[in-house]
Amino acid sequence: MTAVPTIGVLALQGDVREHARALEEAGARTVTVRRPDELERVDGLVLPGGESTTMWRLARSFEMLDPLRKRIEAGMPAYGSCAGMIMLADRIRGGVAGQETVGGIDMTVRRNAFGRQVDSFEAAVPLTGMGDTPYHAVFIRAPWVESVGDSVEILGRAESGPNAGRIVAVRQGRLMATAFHPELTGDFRVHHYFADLVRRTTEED
Ligand SMILES: NC(=O)CC[C@H](N)C(=O)O
Repeated sequence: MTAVPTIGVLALQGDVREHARALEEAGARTVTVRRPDELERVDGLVLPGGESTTMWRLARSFEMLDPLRKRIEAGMPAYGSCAGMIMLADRIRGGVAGQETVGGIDMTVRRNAFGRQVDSFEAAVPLTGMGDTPYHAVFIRAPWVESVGDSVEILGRAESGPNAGRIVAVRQGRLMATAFHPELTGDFRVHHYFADLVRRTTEED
């Protein structure tokens, strides 16, 4: 019998409940994470969409930035969606003064990249390792990935829409990120992929 992994959802700000539901659909047990002791107990972590400046400020005042960095350095799987993608980026552009990230993925991410005139839009995104049909992706004031280091695998680029060709899904080892919101569409392939990654990790470690 395969063990059921416990996946935390960082619950400082953002669409926590939607991710928890999607992870449960993908066969994971979920808990919310706000404090370092709660972080210690999870096998993997989702950083949800929301507002990265608020998430960063709250992470700082809850003294979560260093614990998050340490667990990620120690190999905890993590998946960031939209604002969560910004949080996992080693470098950001368009942040507010002093804005820090947790980091972990060797990439440069531009906040609010798609511009005012296309605040929200949908696009088809074929995703490596997640089935043959392109993912119907919802973008909300989304970032995009401007550049990645050699160890980052590009999982998806927007295939249609106003910014076709942009990198919108990546993976580096046990870390992954999407610029879009797979928790909102009822197609939980991304959450299944992440839950499988966490499950395999718990078997390896
Ligand atoms: N939907 C989202 O998560 C938007 C991200 C937001 N624009 C930010 O910079 O944090």
